[in-house]
Amino acid sequence: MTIGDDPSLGTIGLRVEGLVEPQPIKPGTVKRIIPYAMRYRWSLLIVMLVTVVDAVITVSTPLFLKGIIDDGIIPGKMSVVLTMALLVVGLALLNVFAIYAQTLFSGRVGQGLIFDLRTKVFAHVQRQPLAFFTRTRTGSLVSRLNTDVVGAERAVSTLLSQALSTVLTLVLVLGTMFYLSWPITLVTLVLIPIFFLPGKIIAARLERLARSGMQTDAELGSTMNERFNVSGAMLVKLYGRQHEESSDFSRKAAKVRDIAISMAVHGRLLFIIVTLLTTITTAMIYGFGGWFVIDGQLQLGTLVALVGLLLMLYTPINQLTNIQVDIMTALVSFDRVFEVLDLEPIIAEQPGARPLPAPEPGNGTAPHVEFDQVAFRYPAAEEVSLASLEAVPTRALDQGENALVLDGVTFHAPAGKLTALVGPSGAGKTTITHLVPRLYDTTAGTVRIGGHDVRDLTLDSLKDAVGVVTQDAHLFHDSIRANLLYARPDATEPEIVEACEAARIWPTISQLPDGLDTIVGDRGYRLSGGEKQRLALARLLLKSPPIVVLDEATAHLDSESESAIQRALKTALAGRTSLVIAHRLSTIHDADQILVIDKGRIQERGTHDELLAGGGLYAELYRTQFAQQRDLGAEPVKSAVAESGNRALG
Ligand SMILES: Nc1ncnc2c1ncn2[C@@H]1O[C@H](COP(=O)(O)OP(=O)(O)OP(=O)(O)O)[C@@H](O)[C@H]1O
Repeated sequence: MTIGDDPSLGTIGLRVEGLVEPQPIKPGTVKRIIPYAMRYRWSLLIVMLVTVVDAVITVSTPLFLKGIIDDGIIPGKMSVVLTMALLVVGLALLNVFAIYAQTLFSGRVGQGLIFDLRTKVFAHVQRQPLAFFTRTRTGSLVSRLNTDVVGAERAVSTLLSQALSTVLTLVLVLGTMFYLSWPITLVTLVLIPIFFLPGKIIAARLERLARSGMQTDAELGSTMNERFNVSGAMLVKLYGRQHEESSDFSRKAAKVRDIAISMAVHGRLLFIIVTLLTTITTAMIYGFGGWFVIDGQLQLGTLVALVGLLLMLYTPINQLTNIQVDIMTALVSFDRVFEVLDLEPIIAEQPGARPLPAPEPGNGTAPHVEFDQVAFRYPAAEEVSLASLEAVPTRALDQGENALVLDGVTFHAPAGKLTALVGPSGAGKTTITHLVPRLYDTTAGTVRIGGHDVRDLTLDSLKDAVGVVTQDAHLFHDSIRANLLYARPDATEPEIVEACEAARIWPTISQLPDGLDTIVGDRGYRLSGGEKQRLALARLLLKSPPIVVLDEATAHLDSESESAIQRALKTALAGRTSLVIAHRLSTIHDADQILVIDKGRIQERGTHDELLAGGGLYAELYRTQFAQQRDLGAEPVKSAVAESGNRALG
């Protein structure tokens, strides 16, 4: 992992020499930034203008003080003193407006840019195929939308005005000082390194501490994240590791505490040293300049102005040393954002794609699904992902990637009928179902819906036509209602209730104190496995797709859930072309066609009775896998089996 990949560390790693490799900026990055910045050209122009105004006002104030002393106080001219004092106040007020405008407009540019980049990256990432998400580490992706987008914004807004103000202030201050007294200015120039050298040393140490602090903070954060989500918490409990977890946490927390103390001390030290040095240099200038004043070579007001100007040198000098690193860091952030935007999704709508036509009258409402000599291998990393977004290069998995996961798969899933997929683990059943809604594209061969190659259909019509319920049906941490409406935002209350009734989940929901407004909890953990699947079925029924792809839950269910799910399934699948990865006896009995998959190929096909009579792989699987359900869960499956007719079991 590179430090820049960590969400909480961002690109700070760049500043720490020796720890993180400097990342080269791609040629053309600056050119690509221009169109983004140009959208805010007027705001940027105002920011630059007020930056100039601010710098000029800041530098001119000591000159007015000089005027007050030399032309007012010393010659005893009250009017000059008053006029100049009022002018200083006026300029200070003007400066308030300048700073206000600068903050407002640079905020608009900065936040506007963050908005533009963030929404663009989010939309782009959503277009990526499933393969992208199976490879990408979520934290790295989130970091692109958070840290890098914010870092990139700095290149345009803050740094632009900061660079301008730093250079301008330095030129103006040094120019004015030379104009007022070149010998004292020369002495000042000699003193400048004293100003920033100790600061640099402590700042470097502070930066190292900050980096290590962020890393420890990130570790602490991810520990909390992992332990506080339901699966993590369950693992801790089941293995009785609370004590070890707590001591590990307190060890990390202690490190965070020690670093924070050290940082506070160093920060204060820096402040003390700078104040001390400023006082010493000021005293030296006063001593040196005082001698000039007594000698009559310098006016008193000029000396006061020189000291005032000298104090203005510290900040820009300090900024100047950091500005190059800051700009490079910001450019790298832009690069990392562009890197994501440049990744073209491999599954996209073809030019000229057509919506799936409505089925011919008399042909039922559901189209048939066909696989024609389909071969498939999972895409390699470089086709779908960015190395920088993956956790560690997954070579081990990649080795097998060139191997075909499916080969020569040809079948016809008749319209409105149930096709069951059975086979050993890793046979390729899930992969087959993924090809129907185009979560992946075939490597060779064609998948057709209603006779149309899925690649020629619009993605929207394909998503409307195919409904998928996965084994671990995902629910968002929101209300049951919101999760259901995800399928069809305009569904009415009676429609929601109807779908829930059909999915046999309504009795459960109606008994909850908050009913449909019950929050399902993180990933739906507050619901049982069976309830979650039935809720997912209700969501599917609301969408009402003509084709259903279903991966049955394998979890052992009690008799009530089992029969509820069976009845729900019957409703969900009625009249629909269904492709079901069957883990239940009742489903395989009901299937109009069973495909037995092994090693990426269809080994056998037929009805339950035909396959059982054939005495092949299915008969073997049935004896070991499905018949086990009958023996182990005689009670649980009894009702469902009875419903589907106990023909083959008898
Ligand atoms: N995203 C992926 N990238 C690379 N290989 C994968 C990916 N998903 C699955 N595979 C591989 O493809 C093969 C088929 O997997 P698939 O999930 O289709 O099997 P399955 O028959 O559904 O198994 P199970 O019944 O255990 O769910 C397996 O060897 C698996 O390791």
